[in-house]
Amino acid sequence: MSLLGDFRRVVELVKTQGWRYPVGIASLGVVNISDVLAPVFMALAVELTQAEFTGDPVNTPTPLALLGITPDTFTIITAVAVFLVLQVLANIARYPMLMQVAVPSHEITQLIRRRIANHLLAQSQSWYDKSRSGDIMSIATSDVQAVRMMLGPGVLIAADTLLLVSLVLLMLSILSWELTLITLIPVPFILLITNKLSHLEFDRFKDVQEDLADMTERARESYAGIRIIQGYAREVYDRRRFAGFSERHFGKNLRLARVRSFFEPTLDLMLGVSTALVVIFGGIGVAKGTMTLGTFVAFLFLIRYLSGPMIGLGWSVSLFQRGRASMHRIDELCETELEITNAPNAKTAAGPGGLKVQNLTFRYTADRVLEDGTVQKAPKHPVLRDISFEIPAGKTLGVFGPVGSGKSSLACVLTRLYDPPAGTVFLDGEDIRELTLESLREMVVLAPQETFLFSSTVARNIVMTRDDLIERPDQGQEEVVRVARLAHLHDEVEHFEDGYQTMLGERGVNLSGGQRQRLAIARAITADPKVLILDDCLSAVDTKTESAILQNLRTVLDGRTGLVISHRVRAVQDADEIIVIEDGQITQRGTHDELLAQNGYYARIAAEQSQAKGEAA
Ligand SMILES: Nc1ncnc2c1ncn2[C@@H]1O[C@H](COP(=O)(O)OP(=O)(O)OP(=O)(O)O)[C@@H](O)[C@H]1O
Repeated sequence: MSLLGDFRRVVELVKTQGWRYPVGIASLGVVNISDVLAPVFMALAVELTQAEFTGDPVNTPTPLALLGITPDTFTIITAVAVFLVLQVLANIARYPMLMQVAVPSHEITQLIRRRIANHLLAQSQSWYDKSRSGDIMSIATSDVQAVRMMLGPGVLIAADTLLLVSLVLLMLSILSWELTLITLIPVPFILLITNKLSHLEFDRFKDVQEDLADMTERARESYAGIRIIQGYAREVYDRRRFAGFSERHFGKNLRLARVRSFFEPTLDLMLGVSTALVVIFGGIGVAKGTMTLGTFVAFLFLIRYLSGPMIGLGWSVSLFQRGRASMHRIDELCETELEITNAPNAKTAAGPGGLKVQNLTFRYTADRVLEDGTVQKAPKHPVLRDISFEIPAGKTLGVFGPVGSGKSSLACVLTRLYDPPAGTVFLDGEDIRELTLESLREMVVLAPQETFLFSSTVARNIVMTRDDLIERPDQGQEEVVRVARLAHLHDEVEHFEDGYQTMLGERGVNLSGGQRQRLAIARAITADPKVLILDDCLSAVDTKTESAILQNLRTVLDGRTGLVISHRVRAVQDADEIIVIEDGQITQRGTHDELLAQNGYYARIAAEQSQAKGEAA
């Protein structure tokens, strides 16, 4: 977007805050004017007092002195009183000046954060597959902060600069408009330099932010993989690797800092040029008698007042360019198309939960960034081919097949974590793409193979899908114990020091793989869905516990539609129908007994597994 376009965006954001920014900037005006006038009245009071006692005439070039005010006690008291009023006014106005700009800048960033969060919550799985969490994290933190700096201090410094420059120029032009024009000769150069350097600042800051995102991602990777790094004694390699990234980031920051350090001295140099021009032309004026010495000195004195705004100009341009660069990065994130959304006039799923899949062929379109940061290419061929089956409401389908055959992909497609092609998946006769995502995902719940534990208690992690239970902890506790028993997790949780109040996640207890899987089952049961998909979520559980859970799951699945995915025969053998998926295609279907009677993959694996069980016994 162009500079003008970005400026409009900033104005739009500022407008969302109503009168607050104008009030803040007006207060800034009061502060500035009071600050400039207060010393004038102070000087006047001193001179009036001196004149009153010595009888000398007033010779201060102040507006009131110029008005020919005669020194007497009343005027002295008035001058002192005005000085005091201005001081009080300046200090009172400082509060709205800061509050009416700082608070809205925080509120706008809160809006931006919400926009980012809403967008991220609505993004599809395939977008997450190709995105790096370091990028997202640095946009949500560092870039949002840069926008806040633009809308808070940036706006205040820019307004301050503008006001001070206008005030000084006004006073200069009162003294001599000809000399004021001469003072302004370097302005085109200032604009040129500002333009050039501000573009550099924009580009280099964007580069720094992109690099910061990269470094955040690398740091995240290292910490996520710390067990592997320590387990393989790769600390020295990782330290060197990270030092490399850090050095690169330092270099980029240095390049950015150079712009600023070049900016301010250059602007100050331009001010020096203005001063030199005033000395030359003003000096000539004094020599020729067209300008009084007093005016000349006052002029030089006022010009030095511009050095503050020059620094302010450099600073605000820098804050604006950084804010702009960050705004672009935020927009880039939030304007990525949402791949999976509600169709126009989407219906609410409300049937008994009959599922039908018809000639489903599905392929991944995006490469996937794995946990360790490596990129896995999307398979060239579809991972599911021409899949058809039907599960009447209340019945259970077993999905059986080797590792990598496409079973989890099927589970994801049924909940629209990835979108199936239109006309291939139906819930109670409705294409799932025509149902609202909320109602579909309330009705069809997936307990995944690998689950995520939030940094919260065991109880909260289990009831996370049920607002009613979160709000009523007493009822919630009963339900938590009930489902934990069904998932065979209760006895172990009871042995935790804080029971169901034990903290999990990053700063809490790390559950074993089997415990996590059972928590995932408990979480899914609590959601009380009509269709429950269990994606191989007993793979890390020992066979004795598996039998006990499978027994309980019969009760859980009673009256629900079930889809039990596994590569263990025991987990699927009780299903009303079993399909065998190999290399993305259904190769066998039937009941357990029918499949055992066929001489196929199912019977072979069943024999292997029962032999392994016999050996183990
Ligand atoms: N998000 C993804 N992006 C790209 N490819 C993927 C993605 N998820 C899975 N795949 C690939 O799709 C194929 C099928 O994987 P899927 O996880 O569906 O198999 P699975 O039968 O569930 O295996 P497992 O029992 O190991 O979970 C694999 O080749 C896998 O690498």
